[in-house]
Amino acid sequence: MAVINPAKTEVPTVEVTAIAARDVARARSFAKKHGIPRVFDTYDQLIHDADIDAIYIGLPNSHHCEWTIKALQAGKHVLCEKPISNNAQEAETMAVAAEKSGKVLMEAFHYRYHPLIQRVRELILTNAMESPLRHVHVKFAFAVFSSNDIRWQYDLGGGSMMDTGCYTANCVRYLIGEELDIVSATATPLRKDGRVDQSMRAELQTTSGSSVTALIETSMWSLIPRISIDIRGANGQAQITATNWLAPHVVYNNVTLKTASGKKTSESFTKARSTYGLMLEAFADATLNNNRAAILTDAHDAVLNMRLIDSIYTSAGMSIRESRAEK
Ligand SMILES: NC(=O)C1=CN([C@@H]2O[C@H](COP(=O)(O)OP(=O)(O)OC[C@H]3O[C@@H](n4cnc5c(N)ncnc54)[C@H](OP(=O)(O)O)[C@@H]3O)[C@@H](O)[C@H]2O)C=CC1
Ligand SMILES: O=C1OC[C@@H](O)[C@H](O)[C@H]1O
Repeated sequence: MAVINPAKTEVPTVEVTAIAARDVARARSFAKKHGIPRVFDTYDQLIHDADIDAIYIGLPNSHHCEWTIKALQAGKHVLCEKPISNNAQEAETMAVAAEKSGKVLMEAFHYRYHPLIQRVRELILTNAMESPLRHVHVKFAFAVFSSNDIRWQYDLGGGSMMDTGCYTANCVRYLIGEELDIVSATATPLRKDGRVDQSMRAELQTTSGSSVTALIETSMWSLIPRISIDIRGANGQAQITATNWLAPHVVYNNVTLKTASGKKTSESFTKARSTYGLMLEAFADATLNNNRAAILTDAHDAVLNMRLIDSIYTSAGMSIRESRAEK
């Protein structure tokens, strides 16, 4: 739905013309419900169809690498769901495939395309706190109740650092504008499968050794949803906060600023469009008009994000998600 809804209502240059699923009957009924004209029996048929320009990969994380590469090799642009792959090595292979194909590969970190996060970044870059940036704390926690959900399956690339945590990693990297090293990482593994993290907490520092630090907290077993950004300046009272940076078009979209001199302001983003519509518009601009600058979440950024995720798992004493070919 990350593509179907905005294509219908917000991005007229994009048309969802076909889908494929392992169970073709289910695909037919889905297509009927959403007004999608064509249904293919296999993913392979879909990516080789001559009338299709771009493929959206909404498969489990473990399948992103294989199908992204196949789609790129079939000459299609790809919008791939987050996290882009099971691990950094896969992401690197995907980035090389994108480069070779000359096609667009974009990771679906929709939040980055919204004016709320752009504003938070602008406040940092323009020193709106009137105090140097010192610490960025990003949270994304909610609850996944079904034990059958792909998010709980190691073999499908599950785990909280993968699902919700990939956003927090992406967000701190974006806001700080530098790559990060791990200071410490602590996971709560599932009792049923110790390879899968129910939650993760990671303290980070910049690779450049600057005085900026970060904390990310993520969970798939938090009965109270938490989505927040809390940024501190070197001066004790300098602060920027944002609630619901992930999907500000849905609910709660305030950004508050407290300067070092104590001045408080607040902005809300109630009139802004959906993160998904804005992301799809950028994808369309990059593919149809060859405006590659529209892409804020390219394959290179995806590799860096997966490297951070892998390092967090390793530092927490957990194994990284294996590539499917290794299984
Ligand atoms: N941007 C966003 O807001 C969101 C992004 N996501 C991302 O999208 C991806 C899919 O998540 P989600 O839609 O929740 O997952 P679902 O389990 O709902 O759907 C995954 C689909 O993948 C297909 N599939 C292929 N092989 C397998 C397999 N071995 N096991 C299970 N499913 C398989 C199935 O389609 P079929 O059987 O029809 O072929 C299934 O419908 C993930 O990467 C996730 O992180 C998820 C939700 C929101
Ligand atoms: O936006 C999201 O919120 C909930 C997650 O489980 C999902 O995968 C993600 O993309």
